[in-house]
Amino acid sequence: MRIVTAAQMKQIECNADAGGLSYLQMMENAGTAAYQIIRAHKPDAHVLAIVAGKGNNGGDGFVIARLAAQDGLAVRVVLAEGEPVTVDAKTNFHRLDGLNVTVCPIEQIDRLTDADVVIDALYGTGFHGTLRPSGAKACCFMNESGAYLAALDLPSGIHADTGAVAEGAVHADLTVTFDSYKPLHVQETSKPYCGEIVLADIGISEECHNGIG
Ligand SMILES: NC(=O)C1=CN([C@@H]2O[C@H](COP(=O)(O)OP(=O)(O)OC[C@H]3O[C@@H](n4cnc5c(N)ncnc54)[C@H](OP(=O)(O)O)[C@@H]3O)[C@@H](O)[C@H]2O)[C@@H](O)CC1
Ligand SMILES: [K+]
Repeated sequence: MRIVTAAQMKQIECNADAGGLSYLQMMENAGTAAYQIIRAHKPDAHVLAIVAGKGNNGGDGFVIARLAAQDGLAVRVVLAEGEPVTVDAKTNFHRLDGLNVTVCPIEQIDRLTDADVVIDALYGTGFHGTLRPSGAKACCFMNESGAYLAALDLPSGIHADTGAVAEGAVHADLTVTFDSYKPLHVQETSKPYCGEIVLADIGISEECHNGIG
C-alpha cells in the first residue's frame, strides 16, 4: 500500500508528465475511473449533482459531468467557488458547452434536491486551513442531501497530509482516490470521513514512483 504526501503526488504527476502522460490526460483518466467506480456502486442513479471547486479537483468533477451527460443522466454542476482557475479544469469546464448539463452558482445549491448521487469535487490535495463561507455552505449541502455521497481523491475539508478535519468537512460514503493513498486515508482522525476507499489507476507508470512513497 503506497502512501504519498500531496507534494510527493505532485512530483509523481510531474514525472508522468515528463514521461509523456499529460496533466490533462491524467485528469481525464481520474474522472473516467471515478465515474466508472461510482456507476458500479450506484447503477440505478439518474440524477447526479457535482459540487465543483475552482482547482483540479473540480476539473475531475467536470470530466465526470461530461461522461454522465453523454450517458443520458441528468447532470447538475454547482460552481461552489465560481469558475475554474486552473488550465486543465477550465478546459474540462468548457467541454461541457453544448451538453445537457445544468450549471448553477453556489447561491442556488439548495434547489438541488433531486440528486441520487452527489459528487464532492470541491477540494482535493490542495485544501488547507478552515472552510470559508461558500465552502462550508457547499459541504453542508453535501452532508445533508441524503444522497449517496462520493468524494474525489478525499473528502473536502480534510488536509491530505495531516488528516486534520476542518469543522463542517464532508463525510462521504465512498472516496475514490487517485494513483496512491494519501496520509488522511489511514489516519484515525480522518479515515472515518472517507467511507469506503477505492484506489483508482490513472495511468501513471511504476517508474514515475521510484524513490517516492
Ligand atoms: N495535478 C494533476 O495533474 C492532477 C490532479 N488531480 C486532482 O487535482 C487535485 C489537486 O488539485 P489542485 O492542486 O488544483 O488543488 P484542489 O484540491 O483542487 O484545491 C485547490 C483549490 O482549493 C482552494 N482552497 C484550498 N483551501 C481552501 C479553503 N480552506 N477554503 C477555500 N478554498 C480553498 C484553493 O484556493 P486558494 O487557497 O488558492 O485561494 C484552490 O483554488 C487532486 O486532489 C486530484 O483530485 C487529478 O486530476 C489527477 C491529475
Ligand atoms: K473532494
